[in-house]
Amino acid sequence: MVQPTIEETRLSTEQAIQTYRTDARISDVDALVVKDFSVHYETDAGTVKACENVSFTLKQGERFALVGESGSGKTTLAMGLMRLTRPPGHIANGSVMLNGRDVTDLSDEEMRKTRLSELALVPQGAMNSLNPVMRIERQIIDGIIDHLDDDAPTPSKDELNETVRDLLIRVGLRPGVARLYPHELSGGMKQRVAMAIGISLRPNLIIADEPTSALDVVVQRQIMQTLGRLQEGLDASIMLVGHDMGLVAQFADTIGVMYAGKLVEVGPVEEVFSDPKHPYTKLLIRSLPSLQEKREFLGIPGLPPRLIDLPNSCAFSDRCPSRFEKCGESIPQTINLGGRRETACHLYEGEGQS
Ligand SMILES: Nc1ncnc2c1ncn2[C@@H]1O[C@H](COP(=O)(O)OP(=O)(O)OP(=O)(O)O)[C@@H](O)[C@H]1O
Repeated sequence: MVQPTIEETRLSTEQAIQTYRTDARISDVDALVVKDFSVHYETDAGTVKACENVSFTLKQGERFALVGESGSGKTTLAMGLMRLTRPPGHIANGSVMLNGRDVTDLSDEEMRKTRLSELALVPQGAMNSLNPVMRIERQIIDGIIDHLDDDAPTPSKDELNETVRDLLIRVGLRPGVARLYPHELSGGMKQRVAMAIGISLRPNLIIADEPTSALDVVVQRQIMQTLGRLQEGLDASIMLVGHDMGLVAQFADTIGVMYAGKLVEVGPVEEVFSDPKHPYTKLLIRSLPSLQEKREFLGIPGLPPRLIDLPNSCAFSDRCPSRFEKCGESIPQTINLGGRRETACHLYEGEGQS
């Protein structure tokens, strides 16, 4: 079969906008409240402020997508929220309230239990994290047993086999996959197994970091559909890290745009796509191909700044087509534009509600 090229299957802006999720069941309950959260890397050259004073709220049942160019700090934020930052990285400040508890205050042991039971990660390249010499069923069962409460009764062999079977079906795989080794599976199947392990203890927040990278575009769509079904089945919330704006538009309810370690725009996906505020968001959306205007993929001219010694000005100002004097003079604060719309840009000062 001839595979379509990326350009043939990429969503156009019009297609992306037509396929917004309209049947979302988002509750008023806060699942995750992130406030002034910063993660820094201490290097010989200085402190890399890869995630700086990030704040956002995720409601139960909501799909939040984090987008931005490579190096903007998306993975750093995702790993920081899971408390999986490794040296030379560390959480510099902020709080992460998950189901009413601040995960930055938990002991390492409490955090280990919280992962998987309340919070699941489908990491970048998850499919490559499977153990090559272990059957799939063993890997799923080990994940479950490892995260059981100390005082919980150990499930019987039959119960565990039934759970594995159920998980495989839920991620769209045949139960027989349990007896196979990772090398017997395609990339998409391995990614599904990684998702099965991630959701095995019915978490209420799933963090998925580029869950479809390295997969062909047709499989990408299928994996995203499965992820969406899993999230709905668990009534969980999801934070998706991605950079394909078309895929994000189709999947998410809310979008957060990261630039140089900061969230520069947050809002409902339809509103952000139809009326982007931050000049960087505008350029990201323009980078989607359009059906009407057949044109080349438009990149964003210039390079993101180094995250060491960031100047006391807007980090995007050097590349910004709307730059004015103030942009070179001070760092823009986050402005609430009403509803759930926020942006950090000097252009909107005076329009803010708080
Ligand atoms: N271990 C580390 N030590 C020093 N700097 C790091 C380390 N890990 C990441 N960084 C820096 O932090 C910044 C953010 O990186 P991060 O991987 O979070 O970005 P990203 O938006 O997820 O990128 P991508 O889309 O390519 O995954 C980059 O400037 C990167 O160089």
